Amino acid sequence: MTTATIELTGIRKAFGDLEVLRGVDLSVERGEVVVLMGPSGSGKTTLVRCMNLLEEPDAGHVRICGCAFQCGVRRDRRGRARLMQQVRQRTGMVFQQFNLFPHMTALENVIEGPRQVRRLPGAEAVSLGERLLDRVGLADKRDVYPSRLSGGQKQRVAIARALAMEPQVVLFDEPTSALDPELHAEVLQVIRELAADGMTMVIVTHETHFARDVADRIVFMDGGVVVEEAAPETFFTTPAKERVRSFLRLVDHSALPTDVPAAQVGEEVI
Ligand SMILES: Nc1ncnc2c1ncn2[C@@H]1O[C@H](COP(=O)(O)OP(=O)(O)OP(=O)(O)O)[C@@H](O)[C@H]1O
Repeated sequence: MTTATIELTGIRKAFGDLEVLRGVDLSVERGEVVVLMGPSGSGKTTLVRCMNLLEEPDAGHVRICGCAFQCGVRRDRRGRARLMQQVRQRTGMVFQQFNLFPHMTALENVIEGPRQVRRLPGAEAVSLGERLLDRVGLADKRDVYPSRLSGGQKQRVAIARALAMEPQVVLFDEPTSALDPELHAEVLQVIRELAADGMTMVIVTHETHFARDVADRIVFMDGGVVVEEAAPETFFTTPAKERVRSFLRLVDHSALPTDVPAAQVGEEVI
């Protein structure tokens, strides 16, 4: 019996003629932090969206937080809607572009889900929202509208909103890529704290230093498949594949030790 919180088997997804995911197998254990890296267009966002069925794979099997989904199979609309709702309730998602409701304050944004979906009574929802805003360091912004928040503050509200559904897993799609560099640290710190608390997370990011600190495992994708997976110490110091080395040279020169050799004769280069 597996203990994995997320288990993907043979995931395939195409948009028209473009095959974006070409048979991905990946499992994430409870409490594990997996960082997804890879070149632009390699399918990272699509894979994360397939995990919580925001995108339905064409083929394969998704198991997440106790819900199982055989893709590419016809099913009745009611059963499908029920399954989707269960998956959404058990997984939080944080996007690049915050996706906050502009007409709601920070607190209202955080408690919208618990009130609408979990039917939490008003006072309980408010107290949960206040606790979560405090957790992300924004207790003093509870009545502020998104237009008056910095990008980093908006993203921290978005994280509090994801946590408000008390998810078993949180998926992050490049949570800092829409932020000015000086605002990255405050968002990454909140994610570091969640990792320390044992939250199961999948994080798409190009932030190599952060990945090194926070990841239990780094999964590297290229061309719609997983090319390499390793603990950060191995991934950054002795990446096995030339494709990974090229990527690291590109995104962060300092991430790769200068003594890492180029591809050896006879080495598998895919
Ligand atoms: N809804 C869609 N319709 C058509 N093509 C799409 C759609 N979503 C993604 N794609 C295409 O699929 C490919 C993979 O996109 P995806 O966003 O998953 O890559 P990524 O690895 O996350 O890239 P990046 O690092 O640039 O965000 C890209 O070529 C993209 O244009």
